[in-house]
Amino acid sequence: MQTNIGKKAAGEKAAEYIKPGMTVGLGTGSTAYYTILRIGELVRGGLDIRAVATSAQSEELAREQGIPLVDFDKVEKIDIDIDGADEADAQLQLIKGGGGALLREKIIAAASKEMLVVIDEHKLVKHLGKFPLPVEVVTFGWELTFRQLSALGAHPVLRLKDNNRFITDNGNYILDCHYQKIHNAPALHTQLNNVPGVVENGLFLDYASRLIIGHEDGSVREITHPYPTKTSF
Ligand SMILES: O=C(CO)[C@H](O)[C@H](O)COP(=O)(O)O
Repeated sequence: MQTNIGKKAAGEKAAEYIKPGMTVGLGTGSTAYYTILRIGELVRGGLDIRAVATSAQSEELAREQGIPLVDFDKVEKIDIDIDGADEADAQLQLIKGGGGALLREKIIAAASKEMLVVIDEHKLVKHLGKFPLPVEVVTFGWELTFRQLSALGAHPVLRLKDNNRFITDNGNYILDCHYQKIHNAPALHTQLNNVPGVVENGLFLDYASRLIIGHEDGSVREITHPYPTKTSF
């Protein structure tokens, strides 16, 4: 049986990289949840940081935890962004957006000096693509965007929540694209973002600098990427 031990171990470990005075990006999801709880403990213990949230959900949690929040538009750079992923490979390429927050997550990752990714061991894969790739699309003309993605072999499915269309924090829809195996992630990334109506897709290529993998026994393993190019060093 899968437990949350790996997620908790990875999420909490990541908080060790936060230093006083930092501006921190708070990720979204059930693994980043543990990072936010740990940061809350550290803040209540006197750690002086400020944070920017990648979703309304994480913002609410951070507020509950007493973590000082700052508006993204008031921030010049983020020192460290800590976020989860739906899949990661050993080169630290990611699929994100299972929680529907991929657009803000990517904007904040791109504004960060470092992106730490927290996952449990089940999300480390040889090839990206088994997890359906989330693609955020504008609601206007979304059926046409859907058809164009279908024609490109994406096998899109409109994401629903409680039988209604899932709406992102940005007022958009998500089309989950079923590839099974992604062969050329950079080419796919460009192809998807070139479709009119697509706002962003969940491939995070060369963003992550450190992958923190939590195991069922509570241990963690880390893999680093020496030169991620998409974060703003
Ligand atoms: O990209 C995300 C949200 O948009 C999450 O980071 C991703 O879905 C992983 O979530 P979890 O830790 O709950 O499995």
